[in-house]
Amino acid sequence: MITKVFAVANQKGGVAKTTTAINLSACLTELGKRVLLVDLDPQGNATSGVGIIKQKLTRCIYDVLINDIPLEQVIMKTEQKGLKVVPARIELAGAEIELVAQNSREGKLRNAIESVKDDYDFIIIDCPPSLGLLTLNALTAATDVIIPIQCEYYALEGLTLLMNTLERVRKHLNPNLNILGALLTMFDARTNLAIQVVDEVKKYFPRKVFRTIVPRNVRLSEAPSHGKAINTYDSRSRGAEVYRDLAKEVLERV
Ligand SMILES: Nc1ncnc2c1ncn2[C@@H]1O[C@H](COP(=O)(O)OP(=O)(O)OP(=O)(O)O)[C@@H](O)[C@H]1O
Repeated sequence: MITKVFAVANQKGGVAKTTTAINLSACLTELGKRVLLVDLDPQGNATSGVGIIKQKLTRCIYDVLINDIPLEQVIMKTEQKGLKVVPARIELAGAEIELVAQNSREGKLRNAIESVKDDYDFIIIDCPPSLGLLTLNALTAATDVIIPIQCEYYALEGLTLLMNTLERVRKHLNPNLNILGALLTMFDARTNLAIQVVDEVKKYFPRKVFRTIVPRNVRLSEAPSHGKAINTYDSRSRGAEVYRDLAKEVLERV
């Protein structure tokens, strides 16, 4: 199988990029896949969310992008069998500016990934909530994009900007970049609004919306503070079931 590299991207904040990156990664490992989760968000929530203590880190993805440290030297094991992680810490915020002065600044992550790619079936990149150079690095390295969309007011806001960015990336940096799908998140079946948003998003992305819709589930919001993905934190929760469904749907699509 050729390694698939997914960028989980949406410049809108709090739409469940990190929740999706962690739990999709973990559920793919349950299906026997080898997964590398790359935290590209300076908040480092994907890092702490899989149980890595950020204060103890000596290196992170920042050193790969800025100091040319080989990626394999930054990869860490997690408690989840089959899941490894490239951690991020707050200093990564500086990379957004420091990268500006570098040669082939959008291709840094792609080049870094090249040497480890064959060790994994999936590399899943958690993007920050912006369309700056970090996200451009993820989109340049990716084979596919997954776009989480929160079932809330203004769900579609900013999507045109995101689509324009994807178009520019295809034109100049990564011609084969594919949209794997849009993922509806934090769905609350009791509200008409959520139902309306689902319809609108389906119109906006014909045939691209994942069948799996992630409901609001309190276990999903608790899991990161325990440093665990949902399938280890509460394997029988609705959240675990849904991200397992998503993992299967992703396998159908690739
Ligand atoms: N299905 C869900 N049910 C309940 N809470 C959720 C769900 N998905 C995500 N959350 C919570 O919503 C918040 C935002 O989620 P998350 O951090 O995954 O979004 P994000 O897009 O990565 O955010 P940012 O833009 O800041 O990087 C978190 O507190 C998370 O625990």
